[in-house]
Amino acid sequence: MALLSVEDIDTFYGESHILHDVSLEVERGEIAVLVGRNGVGKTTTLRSILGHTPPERGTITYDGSDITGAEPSDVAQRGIGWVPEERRILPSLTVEENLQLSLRGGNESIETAYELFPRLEERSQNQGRNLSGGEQQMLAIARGVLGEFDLLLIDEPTEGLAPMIVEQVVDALTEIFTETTVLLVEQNLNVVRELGDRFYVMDKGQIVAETAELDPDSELVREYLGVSVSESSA
Ligand SMILES: Nc1ncnc2c1ncn2[C@@H]1O[C@H](COP(=O)(O)OP(=O)(O)OP(=O)(O)O)[C@@H](O)[C@H]1O
Repeated sequence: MALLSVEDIDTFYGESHILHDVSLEVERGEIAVLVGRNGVGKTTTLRSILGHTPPERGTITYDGSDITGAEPSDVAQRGIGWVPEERRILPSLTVEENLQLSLRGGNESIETAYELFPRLEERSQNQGRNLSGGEQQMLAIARGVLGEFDLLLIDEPTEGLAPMIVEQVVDALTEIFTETTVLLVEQNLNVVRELGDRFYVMDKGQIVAETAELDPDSELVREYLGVSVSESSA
């Protein structure tokens, strides 16, 4: 049985019908990747699973239990962690304090975070608000790891980062992915091609394809992930 199973969910923001019959599965130990252009519903899919925007129809099953509509705190308690796109680190606390808050009394220690991201150790006494975008992303990912979740939902970890920082983040993700089950949202195909075991392609609130390989020259990528007219003219 899959660790996470999303079946035919429909999710709304008020009157806006965003997700239509979305189904996906994440097997234990696998890296599943959700790809698609801006605004197609990738983050909404993660928010539906996490209980932040519960679906109005359909079922979400985690580790054999129905978690559809569960409170976000309950979802986290069950073992699903979140590294949100907007990072959500605590700006007035230091790096070390941010990390300490993420420990859930398991085997992990702050050293794990520093091994993954040596830069965080150098910045350990700096407040979250004084970190660069790349350092904030490292901290957000490290917080997810220290939570020792069985499933991590990671939203656009390389967005807006300089190429050198992307490389450091990808190196750390590669290491993290050997030990954790992940549902990853990521737009950078060069990054996810190597990392993902299974890819779900989204368009207009629907899953339009599921594939084990994401060939950048394929029709699938051109149609659903290529540069759109609005982006190319921007
Ligand atoms: N809080 C909200 N209230 C109303 N509509 C929203 C809200 N958040 C997102 N939407 C809309 O829902 C749709 C899907 O957004 P979502 O953030 O899930 O897309 P995405 O694929 O993750 O894109 P991005 O890469 O831009 O984050 C978009 O049309 C967006 O404008």
